[in-house]
Amino acid sequence: MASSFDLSKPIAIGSDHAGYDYKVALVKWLTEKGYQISDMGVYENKSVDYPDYAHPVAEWVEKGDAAFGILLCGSANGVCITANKHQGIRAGLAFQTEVAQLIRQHNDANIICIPARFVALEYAKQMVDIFINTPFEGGRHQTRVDKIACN
Ligand SMILES: O=C(CO)[C@H](O)[C@H](O)[C@H](O)COP(=O)(O)O
Repeated sequence: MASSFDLSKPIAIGSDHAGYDYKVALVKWLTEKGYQISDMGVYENKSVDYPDYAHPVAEWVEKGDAAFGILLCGSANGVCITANKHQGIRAGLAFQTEVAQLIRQHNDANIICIPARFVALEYAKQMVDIFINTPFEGGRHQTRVDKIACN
């Protein structure tokens, strides 16, 4: 199935130290599959603050400079909470393949947040693959998505 994302644009990806190893592996894997990637750091495995990496990814997606975003931290909550502060962002926390599918089908998520300390790398890859290839269902879900914004 063709992705509903505009893959002529890069995928924006970022992580803190807890997601660093998975980010490196996902960048390599996605690049080998032919996707363009904008890696927004962190660029080495040192202790950092997740908002410093989640905000740039969210800004790129929000501005339309990236097709969608991938964020990783230990539990995925820090990056997810941060990204969802941006008006144009619907970041979903994916911890099962079915949830990776649902955040696209029901929530039209434009960032997938992955808990690197709680899922295996191969499982993370499966979730990203599903996220890329699952369309938003619209209909009653569009009505609900339209009600998310609070100002
Ligand atoms: O922000 C988080 C939790 O919401 C992430 O899981 C971080 O990666 C985690 O807090 C980092 O913890 P550390 O003890 O500083 O490695």
